[in-house]
Amino acid sequence: MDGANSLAILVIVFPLGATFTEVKVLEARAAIASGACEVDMVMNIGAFKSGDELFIAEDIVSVVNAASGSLVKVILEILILSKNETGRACLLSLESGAAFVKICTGFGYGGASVEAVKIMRRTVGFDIGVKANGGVLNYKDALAMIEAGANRLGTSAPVAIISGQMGEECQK
Ligand SMILES: O=C[C@H](O)COP(=O)(O)O
Repeated sequence: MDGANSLAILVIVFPLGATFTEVKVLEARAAIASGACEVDMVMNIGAFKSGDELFIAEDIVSVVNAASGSLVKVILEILILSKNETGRACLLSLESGAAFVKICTGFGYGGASVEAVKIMRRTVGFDIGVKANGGVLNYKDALAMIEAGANRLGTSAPVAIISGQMGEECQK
């Protein structure tokens, strides 16, 4: 890493989030030592689905502490959560010091929806960020996510989004 303006985001325990907290802490420390400004972690879905919210909270808090002030995003894998579970996962992330909740890993469970983003934003208020990712592939999708409450997008189609925006501007 070089350059004061560089932004490095490292994803840890990807894509399942199912390992020991100690391993996540080591990965988070290594990410920060390597120059990461942000650390994305995957929520332990199995523990969450088993109702072990204490474990989830301690897992996130441990990574947040290991990140030493750098932003931590919690990837929720929203497509396999019910609406209630989505709300609970967002609340746990908020209360555990996460800086963002994020829709998904992008591995196999679909992606962002307006409904999910609305639930996420409604739950966390404006205390932390909401990142919409997965299937945000054009300007219309991007706008819908922002209108639903996302303040960051993850996409593999930035050029299509910008081109779409430029097209809209030209028509005005
Ligand atoms: O955060 C990045 C996204 O998961 C990429 O997903 P996408 O290929 O559907 O744009």
